[in-house]
Amino acid sequence: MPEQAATAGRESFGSRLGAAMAARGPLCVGIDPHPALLKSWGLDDDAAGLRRFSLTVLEAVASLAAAVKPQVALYERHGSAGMAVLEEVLATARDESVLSIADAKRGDIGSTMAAYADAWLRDESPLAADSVTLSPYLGFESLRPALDLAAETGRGVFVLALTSNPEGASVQHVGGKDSVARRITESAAAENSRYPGSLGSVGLVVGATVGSALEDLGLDLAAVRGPILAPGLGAQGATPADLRATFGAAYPLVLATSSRDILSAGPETRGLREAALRTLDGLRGE
Ligand SMILES: O=C(O)c1cc(=O)[nH]c(=O)n1[C@@H]1O[C@H](COP(=O)(O)O)[C@@H](O)[C@H]1O
Repeated sequence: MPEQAATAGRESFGSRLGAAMAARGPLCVGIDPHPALLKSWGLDDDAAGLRRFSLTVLEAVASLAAAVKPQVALYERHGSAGMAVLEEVLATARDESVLSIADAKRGDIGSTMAAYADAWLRDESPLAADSVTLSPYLGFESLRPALDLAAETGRGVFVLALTSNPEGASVQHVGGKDSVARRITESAAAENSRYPGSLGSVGLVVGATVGSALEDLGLDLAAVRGPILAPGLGAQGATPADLRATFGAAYPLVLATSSRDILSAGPETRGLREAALRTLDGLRGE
């Protein structure tokens, strides 16, 4: 019996993602059409190249990944033509029954946040995704419009907690045992109490590259009861073994995400599939 979202009687994002991870394993494939990747695939750095690249990735991995994560900036840099491609990518992911995470890293004062929430999390929006990444550095509570709309529409959010880049620590570690990151993880845990059951719809982003930070800061990610999106595999240097060592008891909540490492195996769908399956094997410890 699927768990229901808090307010609309729909199956929640956490429940849908938990089922996808159980069926397919803990891999999210990032769709990051960088100019250098387009070039190496023999594509032009324009909207047509972007479209071909993105739809090829979907064709290759939609049946084996638990989720795909298009990186919004790489569509935005092509203006309205790029955003039209992103709309098509999100709709195709829906048609292919793979969950989508729009990597938009949005965060703003409440009234503006409501508009961002409408863009990414409302049913009728052309950019509606299953979930969106959010930046909480205007205060976790500023994300309220997105948290509430996600609950209403059976969608989810991933809130940045400990990012994979080295500069993140200069903000996120501040406060030591009462760190900024700890405030974020505790707020996410409180928010997930509206999703009784195994996996909440308020996820966190914690880099696969953060090393001993969880221990150093005394963070208990298992208590958050939400999915943990972990970027940093491959191109940023982390391995599946690093993920297991870093997350420990919280590893079953981890959805590892990899972009360039898998995408550089294109443009043939076969190469992309093999790269994704290799990554999945590593994540499963095989
Ligand atoms: O939210 C993210 O996905 C994210 C957070 C973070 O802390 N670090 C991080 O790398 N990301 C994203 O994850 C992707 C990583 O790409 P690769 O390094 O190519 O695997 C990029 O789209 C980043 O924007």
